Formats: sequence, C-alpha cells, structure tokens
Amino acid sequence: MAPMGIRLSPLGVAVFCLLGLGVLYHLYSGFLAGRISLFGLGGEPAGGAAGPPAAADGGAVDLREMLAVSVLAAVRGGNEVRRVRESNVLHEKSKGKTREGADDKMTSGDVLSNRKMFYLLKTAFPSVQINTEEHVDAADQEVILWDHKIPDDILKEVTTPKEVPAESVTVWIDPLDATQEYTEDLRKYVTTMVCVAVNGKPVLGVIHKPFSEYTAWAMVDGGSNVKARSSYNEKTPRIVVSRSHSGMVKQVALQTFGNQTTIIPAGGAGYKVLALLDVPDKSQEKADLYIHVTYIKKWDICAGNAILKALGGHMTTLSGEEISYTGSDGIEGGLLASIRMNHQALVRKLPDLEKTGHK
Ligand SMILES: Nc1ncnc2c1ncn2[C@@H]1O[C@H](COP(=O)(O)O)[C@@H](OP(=O)(O)O)[C@H]1O
Ligand SMILES: [Mg+2]
Repeated sequence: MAPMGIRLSPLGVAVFCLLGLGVLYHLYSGFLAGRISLFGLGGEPAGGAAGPPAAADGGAVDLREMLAVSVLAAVRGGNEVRRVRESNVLHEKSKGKTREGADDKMTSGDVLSNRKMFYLLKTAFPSVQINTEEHVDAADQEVILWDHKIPDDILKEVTTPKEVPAESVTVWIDPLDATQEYTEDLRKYVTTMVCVAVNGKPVLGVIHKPFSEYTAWAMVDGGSNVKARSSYNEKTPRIVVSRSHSGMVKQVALQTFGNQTTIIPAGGAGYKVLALLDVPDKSQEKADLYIHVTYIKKWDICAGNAILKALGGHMTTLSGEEISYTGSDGIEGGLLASIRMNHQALVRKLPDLEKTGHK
C-alpha cells in the first residue's frame, strides 16, 4: 500500500519504468552516435548535435576541460594558419593603423583560424565570455564539437577537475600572433594562443607554433608541459623585443642594462614569451627578458602571462602592476616579462617612461 491510500499497480510501475528506460536509451544512443560519427570520420561535422556542451547550464566550468579545448583550438586554428600560408593566397588587408601609425594587418589565416578557434570554444562553453582579436561573423557560424577527451599529458599533470563559476571566466583568443611576420613569410614567429582568466587573473595559457607543431600549455596551480630554463643572466640580460612595434624599446633596454646588453628583435608576443622558457623547438631563440613599451592588446599577452605565472615567473606593466584580463582590450603601461629573476628589482631599475618620454 502506497502512502495516502493510493494503490500502485505492479503492471503500471513496470510500464512506467520501461518508458523511462526507453527515453534514457534514446537520449544516450543519440549522444554516442554523435560522438562516433564525429570521431569515426576524424573531423568535425558541419553541424548538428553530438556531445552536450561542457557547461550548458551557465553554472560551473571545469578548467581542466577548458585547457583540453584550448589546446585543441590552438592546434585547429594553427592548421588553418599553415594551410593559408602554404597556399600563398593570404588576402592581406589593413584593419587600420596602430597608435604609432603601423598597418594593423589581417589575412585569411587570421580569419579562418579565428573561426575554428572561436566556435570550438563557444560550442564547448556557450556560457563563457570569449574575447578575440578578429571579428566573428555571426552569419558564418560553425558548430565544432569537442569529443570530451582530455589528453593524457594534461590528465597526468592536472589530476583533478577544477571547477569555477562560468561567469568568472574570460577567454582571450589570438588566432594568429605575429601577423606582420606571417605576411613576410617569417614563419617561426607565428603562434596561435588561448588564455583563460578567472576574475581577471590569467590562470591557463596555450601557445602553439603551427609551423613547428609545438604547443606549450600551463595552468596556475595545475601543471604544465613546459618549464623554465635552469639559469638566466640578470646582470647583462639578452632582451627580446618587438621587431615591428618597437617604439623606443632599444633605448630603454640599453639605458637600463648598459651597452653590453644583447637586443633580440623578434615578432609575436607568444614567440617572445617562449624565448624565456626551455623550449625544444630548434627555430626558437632564447632570451632572459621580454620588454615591450608601446600599447598592446590583452589577447597578445594573456596566454604568455598565464604560462609565466604558472611557472613562477611574472608579466607586469613596466611599473610592476599586474594586468587584469577583463574589461578593456588594451594595456597602456608597457610590459616586462621575466622568470627566475627578482622581478620587482628589475622594475625599480627601469626608467619611468612617462617622465623620460620613451613611450
Ligand atoms: N603598439 C601596438 N599597437 C597594437 N598592437 C600591437 C602594438 N604592439 C604590438 N602589438 C601587437 O602585439 C603582437 C606582438 O607584437 P610584436 O610582434 O610587435 O611584438 C602583435 O599581434 P598580432 O600579430 O596578433 O596583431 C602586434 O600586432
Ligand atoms: Mg597577437
């Protein structure tokens, strides 16, 4: 006898259970079929539904899953970057001028990489804020599904899920860093990058080099597949600087560290952060410090900032302020990036750019 005097017929209960099982089977087989068709083909479907998004409810997102999708996005974007460069049809355009009057370039490599990277992340994490360097064409949407697989190297380092509220997350995408150098066919400088910030703090970063197929990733308090070198020259550092947006950086570096200092001009903020690390890629130059003095955007620097932070290094403005990865796109105060050095002592050594007019 059921409570309140209601009698349950055993046949009714059995029919109800069978119906429930049927509904569950239907849902689950659809989900599996989606996955199988996606990965059986080894590519992305043009649309339709497979696995559910990782954070469909806008509640929590798992940073370990976000790292897996970020790596995949950087690699998929990188494939587009490589394909366009190899076709030699770049459709190069100027988006306008930088504050210093240089052309702000864009190519088909930027656009197609952006489309892959943005929609892969957006489909997996529909409720998170994604800021990207390039315009996303809403009329040219693509559903790109993630197989919910976390690669072994990530599982080995990041052993537990790390959930955070979806609304605390801001993702920054740079679909093609070093566009200027890309147009000059200086391939080694080119990277694709993804960064995840939580409450404005950079917590995970991915920098991928499409032409050498090297990927560096790191998560603050999580793990990494890259590390710092064993030693750095703090006294007469080799300093990596911009080759196409340099401003007065050489003067600042020589004034601060003396004329013996080696200046390495290089393209791409991602490439310059990798120059500070122990990177096996043969095309990668090595440096002790990265300094930038002109205006720069957060998608250019967030991934490098997260990786440095995860490895115990620092990226700040030239006056030592931490950079917040929410709100506005750009930062005004220049950049100083270091690892295994006394970062605050370096900040004290640098001249005040406002006063010296070296900006
Ligand atoms: N003054 C400036 N204004 C706008 N963007 C700048 C800039 N200085 C550097 N950047 C951007 O920061 C990235 C690294 O610059 P650099 O190679 O000169 O060090 C490049 O990104 P993109 O190639 O993604 O546009 C570049 O466009
Ligand atoms: Mg960039």
